[in-house]
Amino acid sequence: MKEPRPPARSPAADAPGLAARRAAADAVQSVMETGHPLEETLERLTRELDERDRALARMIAATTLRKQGSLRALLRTLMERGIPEKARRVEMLILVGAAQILFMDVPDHAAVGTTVTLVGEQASTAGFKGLANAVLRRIAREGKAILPDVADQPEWMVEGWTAAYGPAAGEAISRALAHEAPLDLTARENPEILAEKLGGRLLPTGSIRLVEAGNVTALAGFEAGEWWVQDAAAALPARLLHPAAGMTLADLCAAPGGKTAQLAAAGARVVAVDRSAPRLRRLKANLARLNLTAEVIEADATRLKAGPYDGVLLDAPCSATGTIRRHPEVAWTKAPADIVSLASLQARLLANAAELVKPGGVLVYSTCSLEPEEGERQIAAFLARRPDFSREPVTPGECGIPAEWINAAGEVRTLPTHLPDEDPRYAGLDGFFAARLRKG
Ligand SMILES: C[S@@+](CC[C@H](N)C(=O)[O-])C[C@H]1O[C@@H](n2cnc3c(N)ncnc32)[C@H](O)[C@@H]1O
Repeated sequence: MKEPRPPARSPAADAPGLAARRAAADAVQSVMETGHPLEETLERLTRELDERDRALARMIAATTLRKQGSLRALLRTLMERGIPEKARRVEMLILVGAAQILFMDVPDHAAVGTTVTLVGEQASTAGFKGLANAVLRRIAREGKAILPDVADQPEWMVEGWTAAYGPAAGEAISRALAHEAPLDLTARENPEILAEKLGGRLLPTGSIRLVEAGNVTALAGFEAGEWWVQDAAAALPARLLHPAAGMTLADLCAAPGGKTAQLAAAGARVVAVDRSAPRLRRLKANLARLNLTAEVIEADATRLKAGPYDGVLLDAPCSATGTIRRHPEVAWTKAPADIVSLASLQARLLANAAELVKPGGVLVYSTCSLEPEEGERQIAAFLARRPDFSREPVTPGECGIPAEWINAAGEVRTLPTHLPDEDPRYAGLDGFFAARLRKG
């Protein structure tokens, strides 16, 4: 067998697209091992790549993670004997190659060729070049017909959605989460005009939806701070406060500031709180671009003494399972124990948030989670402890919210299956929960 060549680490010395594929495989492997967010990981691993390769690496890594459930099931059927533990890297490279063949607009020969080259780069994996070649050629030949029809998220997660929303909805949610999300924007003002200017679709709730938008910083109005990126569902909690000039509002888990910006753009005086200094730096940079202001406080919101405020928004840290379309790694980096510990943190945050609301004021609690423990059950338990609060139900049509996004208790519960569309690129919504509570 030919001696493996030493690993090529200078992107300039690589064949076209090779460095992007290497970075994608490294990123997926690192995310799976460390549980760190994909964006952060890619930023670190693609620093030396040009913009095109960075975009390619991002697309390949996200697609591999998004389709990981069915891709792994496929590999299990094609490689019955599996791969030795010490060559896990080979499996990762084959997954990344298969994702390109089955789900991306990449010529099969490029996906196969680059994968085999990457397998050959390291002495520990070079012996598997033939296997990688054979497996990927078969996938290219037989295509999606051999892809097992299984969920792309872990079993425990899909079972949880089935228990919460019923078997048909659980399966539909799982399928919807395996699709890439469109790009939703919130306008600082005049969404109708901005939608027209950007060629976007104005949604009933006032968000603007674009598909295949490319680099967001290159879109009209970015530099001028006319809009910010925010899923249509993520824009709802702040709207439920009906922010306006003359109100003082606290945003307790504020960074990176999408909801703070909404409150400030409506003319309210806003106090933005977060315990993470780096994330608050991003919030400040975002507000500066948008030419909006807020009082920024770095503090632990479970203990903060401040206010009282006319309204408090608690967009609590959560498992983020509602955002798997945008952050496909969440399906693989969260475990059932995380839901338990996050629910306990949310309860402590809610307890303190309640103290910061004026008598007669409003508390909006939200999470971008599909798990009832972080939404419906959290609020039911809070109301049982705090009889001085009661739900102020959201009504159909309020803030453009359709009746099917509101549950029987008058809480907002959006699902990735909402906002269906003939054109799947325009369909869907992040899974979000939001409850509005009145004090006294
Ligand atoms: C879901 S994110 C908030 C997103 C933000 N509301 C937005 O719309 O851009 C949750 C935030 O909670 C912050 N956080 C977590 N625990 C906290 C605590 N005990 N006190 C204050 N902030 C906390 C995290 O740093 C993170 O920025």
